[in-house]
Amino acid sequence: MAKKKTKESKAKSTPKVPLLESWKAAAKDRSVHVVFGLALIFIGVFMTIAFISFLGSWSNDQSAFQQSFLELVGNPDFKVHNVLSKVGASLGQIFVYRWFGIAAFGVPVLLTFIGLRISFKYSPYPLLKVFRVVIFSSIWLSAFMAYLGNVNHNVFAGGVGYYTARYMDSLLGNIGSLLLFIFTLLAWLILVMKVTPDTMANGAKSLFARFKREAKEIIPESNSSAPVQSVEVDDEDIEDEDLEIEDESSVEIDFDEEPEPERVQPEPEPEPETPDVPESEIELEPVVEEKTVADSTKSDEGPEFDVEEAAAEEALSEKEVNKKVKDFGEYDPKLDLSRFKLPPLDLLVEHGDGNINIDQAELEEHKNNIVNTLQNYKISIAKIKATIGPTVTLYEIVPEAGVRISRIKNLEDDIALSLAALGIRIIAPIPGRGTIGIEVPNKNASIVSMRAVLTSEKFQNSKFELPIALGKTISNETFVTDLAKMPHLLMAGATGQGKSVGLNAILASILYKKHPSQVKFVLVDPKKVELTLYNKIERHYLAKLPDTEDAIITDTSKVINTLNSLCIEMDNRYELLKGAMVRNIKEYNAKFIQRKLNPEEGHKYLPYIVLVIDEFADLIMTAGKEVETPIARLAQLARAIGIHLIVATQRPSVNVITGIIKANFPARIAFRVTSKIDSRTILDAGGADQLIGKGDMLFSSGNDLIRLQCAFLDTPEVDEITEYIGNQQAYPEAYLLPEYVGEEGGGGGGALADEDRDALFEDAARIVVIHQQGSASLLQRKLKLGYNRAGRIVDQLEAAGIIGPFEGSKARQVLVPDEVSLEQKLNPGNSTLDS
Ligand SMILES: Nc1ncnc2c1ncn2[C@@H]1O[C@H](COP(=O)(O)OP(=O)(O)OP(=O)(O)O)[C@@H](O)[C@H]1O
Repeated sequence: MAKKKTKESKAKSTPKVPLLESWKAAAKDRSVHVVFGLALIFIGVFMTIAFISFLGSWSNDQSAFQQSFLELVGNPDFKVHNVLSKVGASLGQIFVYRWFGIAAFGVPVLLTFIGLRISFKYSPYPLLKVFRVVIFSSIWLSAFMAYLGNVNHNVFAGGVGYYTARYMDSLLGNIGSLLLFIFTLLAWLILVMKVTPDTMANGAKSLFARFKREAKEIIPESNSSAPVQSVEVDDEDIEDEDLEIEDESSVEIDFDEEPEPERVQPEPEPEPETPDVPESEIELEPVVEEKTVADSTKSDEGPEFDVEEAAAEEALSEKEVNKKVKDFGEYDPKLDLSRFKLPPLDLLVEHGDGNINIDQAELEEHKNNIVNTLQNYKISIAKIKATIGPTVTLYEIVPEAGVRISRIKNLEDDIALSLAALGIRIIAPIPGRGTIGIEVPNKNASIVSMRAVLTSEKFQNSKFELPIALGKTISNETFVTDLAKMPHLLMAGATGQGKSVGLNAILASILYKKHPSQVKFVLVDPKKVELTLYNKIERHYLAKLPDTEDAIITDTSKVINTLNSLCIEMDNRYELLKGAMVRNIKEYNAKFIQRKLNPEEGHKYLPYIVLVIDEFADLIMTAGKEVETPIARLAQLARAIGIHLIVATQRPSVNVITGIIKANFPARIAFRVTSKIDSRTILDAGGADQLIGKGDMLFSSGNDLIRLQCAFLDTPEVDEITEYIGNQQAYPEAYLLPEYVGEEGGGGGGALADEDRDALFEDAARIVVIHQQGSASLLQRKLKLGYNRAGRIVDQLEAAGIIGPFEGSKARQVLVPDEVSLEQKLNPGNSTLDS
């Protein structure tokens, strides 16, 4: 009985839930937002007109307000002079006359701005600032108007202004009040609006930069086919709360149900502004003091024996450390470039309309073809579901019980035939889903704009150390991952399939998130044209060897030096970490920020270093082990100290991506490759040969294999970003890596000790001199050596001054003219004796 009652009461209470749900749904509905915003705009415009009219008609309408409210409203014959009649006059009477005087105009302005923001996502000015101005002026301006009107209640001052000015006058008198007005205005401008001489100069600069940008946009670019949508986003807008964030929408269609596309647009969390920590020099007393304990233990026999002992290192107590932080604030690595602004999103272009172009008919057709093909082979399906992505649609099949998965997998070609489509990929089974996936390319693939990906909530709110927004997944979700966790990335793909765009997307993601003090890039570009645009940000974001001209490395011998220099940097950083007793760069930097590490002991804030190699095949072919060894060493050890590698190659063959490289690069990206073997080399699995190109890619990290559409940004966009960064204040020079003296520095012979030379060194020297040709391949042929050993001998010959330095594609110069001179060089002692 009791049970029955509860059931009944439950049944009664259920109608409430759908009501609540429908309210919630309405609150999320974009059209409800638009209508609400429009209502606010109309109220704002209405109030503005009412107030303006009130300023002219208020004295004539004062008699009306002597009436009671009911009389005023109830009697239609009663007329007022406001153009918006009784409602307008009443609003004016309350907001203008009784409350804030002309400062009341702030209220409709604020309402209009909020309305514009809600309806059109457009903010002419940051809302928070408008709000601050309205609040302040409703008191300050109204009081000041009363003060100007000899402390009378007038329509410009309103009641609030009048009473405030009256109290001020009675307490401070006329001159005192004026001083207080001036002081409060200045204090408000400085404290709340952050107006300082510095910010004024900065504002003027950014205004100038903005004019420059806009002027550029107005001049049409001859080669740009698509119209560039420029959205006005002030730099400050990005920092404030006005960032537009688009959450990705995942469109899933279940053929059993009605399609229900939904688009959610959450409010973004703004990235906190760099705190303005006053410039402070850490003044730690020297911690290590050399003290001589002259323990002159004089023994009766024997010499005087002095013992010099280093004093024990003086560690700062927890209290002292906290005091340092209290005195100076936490260390702010951004302080040197405190005015640096991350690039605004309006430098990026929205490619395409951002929508997925696939219609119901195409979906139905593909579904029917899949079902029919499977049925032809007597495979029946329990359920099929489609998830639409930007380039491919995933059809998930649940086969009837008893169907062998391998049978479906074997039908890959038959399904491709029936769908008449390239790039069909079958995932059987989809890990963790208990279904079989068939990926079918959309007839019209849509471009995923970098702009859309970077505005996503996932990227904007990501707390990753080195966030990279790679693109969108098959279910149209933005894919953001952390390079610092990968910790190194290998990229491969045949030419023209989107590698360079992918590299740009990775670099742009980091540039949009990280301050120049937090990350540095070492760019290696053997093709010499792909990364040149980044030259502009050399003094902000690039690292280079001391005494080198260009930060972007295009020459193989410089690559070798840079890689070895990075190894030295790695060793140095490990020493620092050891001294600080921490395990990784994150802990180290956190400790340094809290001023727990003494800069006088060599401690410094460590930026992440990202090494990007655009064409690895070229390097490995020309320098072999010389690049492979330091890269493998960095890849094995560098993750903890914040050096991360991104290595891209067109040729994913086993002699380029060697076992040792592969073993140390767990994260891999494969764009379309030409053969299954290439796909296996890069991913340890097939599939990359089935991709459709143009940024369609597979990302593998450990066990997962995810299909993504890479975000697209065009070269002019990269140009704009680097230009924007390049125009800002920079460090005096690029970040300097430790000096590495390569073997070519030795030059004058005998740099290697004889015992370090290869056993075939002398034979090789003779061959080189006889043929007057300094090439590794000659030695390989004549001495039947492998490439690596021949390369090593060539280096030794160079070190001994027998052949000249590496000259790119040309053979090295032979510096010894004939065999006699060679004998003299090899055995100087013997030749003297002989002569
Ligand atoms: N994510 C993408 N979305 C749409 N189109 C893309 C994408 N990535 C690349 N493309 C198209 O493919 C073209 C070639 O891309 P990209 O220059 O990146 O190729 P690549 O693999 O670097 O070639 P190469 O190795 O010869 O330099 C681009 O110009 C662009 O038209």
